[in-house]
Amino acid sequence: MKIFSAEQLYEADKVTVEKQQITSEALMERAGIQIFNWLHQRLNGAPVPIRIFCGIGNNGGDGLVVGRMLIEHGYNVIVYVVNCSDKRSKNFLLNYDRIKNVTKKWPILMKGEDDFPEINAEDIIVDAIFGIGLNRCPGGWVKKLIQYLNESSAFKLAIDIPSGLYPNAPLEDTEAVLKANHTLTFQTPKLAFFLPETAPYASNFDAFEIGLDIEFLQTTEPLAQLIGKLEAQRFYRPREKFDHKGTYGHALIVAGSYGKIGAAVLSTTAAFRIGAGMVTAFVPKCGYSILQTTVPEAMVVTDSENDYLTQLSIEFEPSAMGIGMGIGKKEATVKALDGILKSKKDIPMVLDADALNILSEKKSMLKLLPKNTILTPHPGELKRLIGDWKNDYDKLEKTRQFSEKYEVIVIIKGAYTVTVYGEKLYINTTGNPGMGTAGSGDALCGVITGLLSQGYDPLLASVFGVYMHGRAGDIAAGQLGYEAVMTGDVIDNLSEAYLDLFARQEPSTTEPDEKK
Ligand SMILES: NC(=O)C1=CN([C@@H]2O[C@H](COP(=O)(O)OP(=O)(O)OC[C@H]3O[C@@H](n4cnc5c(N)ncnc54)[C@H](OP(=O)(O)O)[C@@H]3O)[C@@H](O)[C@H]2O)[C@@H](O)CC1
Ligand SMILES: [K+]
Repeated sequence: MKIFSAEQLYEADKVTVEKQQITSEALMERAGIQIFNWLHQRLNGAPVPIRIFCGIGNNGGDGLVVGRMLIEHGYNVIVYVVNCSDKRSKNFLLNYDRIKNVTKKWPILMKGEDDFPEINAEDIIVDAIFGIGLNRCPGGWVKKLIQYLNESSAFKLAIDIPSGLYPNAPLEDTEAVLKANHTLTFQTPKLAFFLPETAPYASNFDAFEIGLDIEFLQTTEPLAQLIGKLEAQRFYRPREKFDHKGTYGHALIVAGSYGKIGAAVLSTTAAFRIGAGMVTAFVPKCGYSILQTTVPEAMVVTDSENDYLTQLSIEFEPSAMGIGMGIGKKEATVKALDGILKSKKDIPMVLDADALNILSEKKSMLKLLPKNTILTPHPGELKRLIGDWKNDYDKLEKTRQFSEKYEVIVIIKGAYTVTVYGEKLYINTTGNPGMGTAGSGDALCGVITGLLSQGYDPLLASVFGVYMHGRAGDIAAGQLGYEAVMTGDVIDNLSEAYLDLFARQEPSTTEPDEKK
């Protein structure tokens, strides 16, 4: 799914109205009915007070449409107009008049703190104050209203975007954003829903299609691509009957040091489970028996040193390499990495963990990175690589510049892992808090290396690998609960993640799929 900017959504709106020869108010009606249906399906006529706070733009207009539909169906609705300015949008006014046709209870005009209503915990708050048209930080009594609503334990449903959040710009004041329990957003989720500083305000959401012009949506380059099952299915490369282990390549995992051989075990196993034909682990001598015992399928080549890596010496040409898990930063290991980067220029590779820390400390080595090398930093490692950032958008911009400068793919690990490839951003939708466990990154590196070795191109291996790793984690968490998940469980469930890719979804009898 594509994620568009506010500007692109306004353009889509304009193009749709022209091409479909409909009015913008009809588009608002389409949007409103989806929100109404969502609420109606859940409330089923319950007489609970629904308090709709409408701004004076089209987000407020959406609120008025929903209010009208709810009133027509007998719900207990109280509509407020948050008079943040004396302006009114055309479609706000139109729907303001329409709501008066269905009720004698006129919308209540709010002009200041004295107008804040009492709200009970069992009420429902619908937030239609600001949508994607927010153009400055909410202040004064409107900010106080947002804080007042946040203090209430009533369920808060945001229309399109929680008020106070910009769809694709940094947050200015954390006190001036509605913390929604659920957000119903139009056409595409907004970029802010996926970035660490702003995602908590929209942690649950559904996106509703409102029939915007398909050609525009298909041909417009988005801000980012959201990667879910549909996208992952397209990335998958089916196997042919007469393929053999050679077809799926020979992956090399360069990992481990004394006390950290487990990292090599996890990466090697993950590379196998995702489908590498053969995997060799290159480890310090101390890792030999461990690897041979725990992963008998793997071949093991050892360094001349017992405890850490000093020089790669192998007698075959790997089809892909995963380097860095648990290798430490000893001077000899730094030299070993330097040697690999200088001698293995044509082999697709993933660098993780200590390999990234070494690069951060010896930035001159960055220019040795072969084109399209994949780096998989968590935020701490990223900071060491690219320097600090002011906010999430600055972080993305700096990562983009880094990716372009060194011609590499950067996978920023997090609740929503983001793959950055020059101007392109891919946001993953799988994964869960249970995966915040030791070895998770080792497994991811093994997965991506295993995909590279099977011939997936580096960008596909990155985006598909992140999806599969997260999906396996979701399946593991479904079996074990978040707390009990260990990385071995994630790796074991890579097989289920493959099966799940093409499993038919059981029709839901209750609720549509809840996203994170
Ligand atoms: N194409 C689509 O996707 C569709 C979109 N639709 C809906 O339209 C919504 C966008 O509507 P919108 O453009 O009218 O903007 P919206 O968010 O209502 O607010 C703008 C008003 O707020 C004001 N204002 C801004 N910041 C302020 C502040 N800090 N403090 C005080 N005031 C502030 C600003 O005032 P001004 O700057 O002009 O003084 C302006 O008057 C979108 O989110 C979705 O819900 C659907 O109906 C169907 C199709
Ligand atoms: K809103």
